[in-house]
Amino acid sequence: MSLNSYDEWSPLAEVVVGSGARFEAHELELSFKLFFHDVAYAAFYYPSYGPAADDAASEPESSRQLKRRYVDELNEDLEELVTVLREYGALVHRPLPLPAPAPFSTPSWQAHCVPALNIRDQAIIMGEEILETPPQVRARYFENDLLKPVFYRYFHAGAKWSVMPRPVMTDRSFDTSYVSGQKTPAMQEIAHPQASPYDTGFEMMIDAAQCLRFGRDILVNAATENHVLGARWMQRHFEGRFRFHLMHRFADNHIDSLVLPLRPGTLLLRNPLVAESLPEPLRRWDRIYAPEPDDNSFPQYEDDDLLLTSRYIDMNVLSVDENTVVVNSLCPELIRTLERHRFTVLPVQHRHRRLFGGGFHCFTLDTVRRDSGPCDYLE
Ligand SMILES: NC(=[NH2+])NCCC[C@H](N)C(=O)O
Repeated sequence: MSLNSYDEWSPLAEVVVGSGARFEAHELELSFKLFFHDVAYAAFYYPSYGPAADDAASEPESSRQLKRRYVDELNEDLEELVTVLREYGALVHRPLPLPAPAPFSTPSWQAHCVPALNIRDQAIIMGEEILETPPQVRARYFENDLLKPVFYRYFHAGAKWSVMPRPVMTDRSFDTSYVSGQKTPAMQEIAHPQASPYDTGFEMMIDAAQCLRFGRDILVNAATENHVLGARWMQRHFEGRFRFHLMHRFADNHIDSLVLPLRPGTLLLRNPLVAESLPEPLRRWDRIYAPEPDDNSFPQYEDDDLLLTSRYIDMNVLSVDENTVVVNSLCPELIRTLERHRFTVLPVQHRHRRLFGGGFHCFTLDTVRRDSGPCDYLE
């Protein structure tokens, strides 16, 4: 079918589900630390990024291995998600599995490829157009290559396909003021940007997952100058087709564990403060608050397991139509809350959402939603 997806709730006909194949490590370099600063610091993980204070002479740790068992369990849970979406009636596509965490280098830095897992992050379907957003984490630079077979399929069927300018991504490309404004000890470890002959100043870097689609209206969060430049590019590119509502420092980056529309007129929200920071028309929508997360619903991890999300990650649900939502079966309070509001819940187990940085909304890209269009929902 042709690409057609304008919102987060119309009946799901086709979807891409990410892959965790060969996820082996996180590279603990500047772009990663900046990106995950809020969650990692909040979880008091920062001190463990560098050498221990009494061992200042040793080299800072450059990568953190992921445990094989967690990756296997992640991929089991993803298979269950695929099964449930197929049973619902959606056509499910998959990215290519990462064949190996291959090393690559640009003229100014090096990294290792990671799998196309959180595929919500670097591509957004804007109606009949695929837009690939520029990466913010170096290891993710070539991640979308794994989605090319899927994107070509839609291209052959008539889709428009645009890619935002690719960042050079030297240390000085990053606006660190959001992170340094947090006044956390973390800055001591990450604020040593090196000069490079490729420096070009702040570059546009923004993730698709900083946006939410409401027909003709797009909500977008910008916390840094990098995000503002990215949002400006989108605004110009889609002039006359979409209206962008910029929210300043609504979150550090992604917004889909703070707010998600479940259908026109109904929002799932983390808390009342989040609701009050939304653009005026959305403050009039009905609100469903995600229940306070239960710490017992998360696996017990060890000190060397990096947590990349907040405890609210289970509100990162995938709506398959206006009445039906895919929810983590390990979050029964949220299931009950949604059922009380007369939603049908499709439960799927997702154990390691905090280790891999995403829930079901992050792991999917809804390419075809039946009857979705560039409607005015925010009037
Ligand atoms: N599209 C995504 N990867 N979203 C995940 C957002 C997670 C968010 N930073 C949190 O910690 O709750």
